[in-house]
Amino acid sequence: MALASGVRFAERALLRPWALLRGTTLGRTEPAAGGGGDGARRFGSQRVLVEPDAASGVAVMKLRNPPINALSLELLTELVISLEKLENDKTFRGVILTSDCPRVFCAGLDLTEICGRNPAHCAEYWKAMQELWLRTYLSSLVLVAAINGACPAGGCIIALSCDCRVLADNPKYRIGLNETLLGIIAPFWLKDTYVNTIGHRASEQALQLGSLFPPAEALQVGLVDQVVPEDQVQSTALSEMARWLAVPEPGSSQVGPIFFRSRAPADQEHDAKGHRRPPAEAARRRHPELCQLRLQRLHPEVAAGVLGEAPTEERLRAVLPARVLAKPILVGTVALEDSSPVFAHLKLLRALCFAHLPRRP
Ligand SMILES: CCCCCCCCCCC/C=C/C(=O)SCCNC(=O)CCNC(=O)[C@H](O)C(C)(C)COP(=O)(O)OP(=O)(O)OC[C@H]1O[C@@H](n2cnc3c(N)ncnc32)[C@H](O)[C@@H]1OP(=O)(O)O
Repeated sequence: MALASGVRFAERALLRPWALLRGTTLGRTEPAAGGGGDGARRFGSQRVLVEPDAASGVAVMKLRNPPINALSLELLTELVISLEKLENDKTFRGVILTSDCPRVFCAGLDLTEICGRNPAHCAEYWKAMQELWLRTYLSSLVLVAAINGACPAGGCIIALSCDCRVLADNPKYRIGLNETLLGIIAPFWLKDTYVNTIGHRASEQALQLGSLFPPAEALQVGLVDQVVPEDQVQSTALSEMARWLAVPEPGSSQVGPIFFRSRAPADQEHDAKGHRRPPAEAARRRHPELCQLRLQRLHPEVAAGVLGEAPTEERLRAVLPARVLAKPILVGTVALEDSSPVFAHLKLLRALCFAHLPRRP
């Protein structure tokens, strides 16, 4: 019964993705504070405020999901929509990501979206998280993170997917991937991003220990590019942005994310007939490893929370054929490959099963 209702939820969500945006108003436009000139109109949604400046081609995007900007399904979805909107508008070349909530840039995954929720909801949530990752990490826009508050776990993931990070000099504003301490194992693409940013040994230590770095240490290890007084974060981010945007074409577009962050040739943007591929498909081709996100282990309590009760081997074997259990699970495929909520559901279940069953030879 729980399975059936989970599937129905996902089915509804797939048919009407906007139904996920409970209480959200998208595309609202209003004059920017203190602005009014050309392009000085802000738009956005309930949880993402966008202040565009057409003259400079830069938009400031503020997360506002008080009190701590936890990445709820709604916030993730609204972020993806806002970024997509700016990417499709050729006026804009850069986005500054920052927080509208005092003292917190982003608290990471909204844990209430994972624990105690049904598998269909978790699959939908994870899909939204990956969409945000793809949208930011492979964006054609220059992204600068103006980190004006605490930045743990998922917050750090957002910051890592930007081209440049400016952190406010406040010892309470720590940044890092601390999810190991919660029993969540970072997928390998996230580990790789950490390695790309702070190097192998530092990542190994920081990931295993779940380290959160105060500003001076974050700067020293290379996790952020600048540490500045709190009231200078925004202006420094704008100066950094100007530096990045000053690089002339074609260099700026060629030596960008596609060059550094993808393994497949950039021409996979177009199909054999020269038609532009939908962004998600192009990203999958450029970055196939994202489709193979593998949840090797999941903390028993997280899994139990997701399933609603401890998934005993007996119970799992009753639900799933043995050959399914023998294989590693590709949770990422849930999000990116399948449109069928039934498959999504089963694959997520398999992922959780795999976490609890001994490996077969
Ligand atoms: C489908 C299966 C998915 C499996 C996923 C596997 C994928 C692995 C890769 C994913 C990697 C990312 C992982 C994460 O992001 S996990 C989240 C980690 N986040 C944290 O550890 C941050 C925890 N929070 C804090 O440190 C502080 O709250 C913070 C510094 C952010 C703010 O401190 P402050 O003192 O200002 O505020 P409070 O601590 O009092 O918090 C206010 C209320 O907010 C609640 N809270 C805090 N964090 C979260 C959160 N992440 N999700 C939900 N709710 C959160 C906190 O409990 C307070 O609530 P109450 O007011 O009700 O008490």
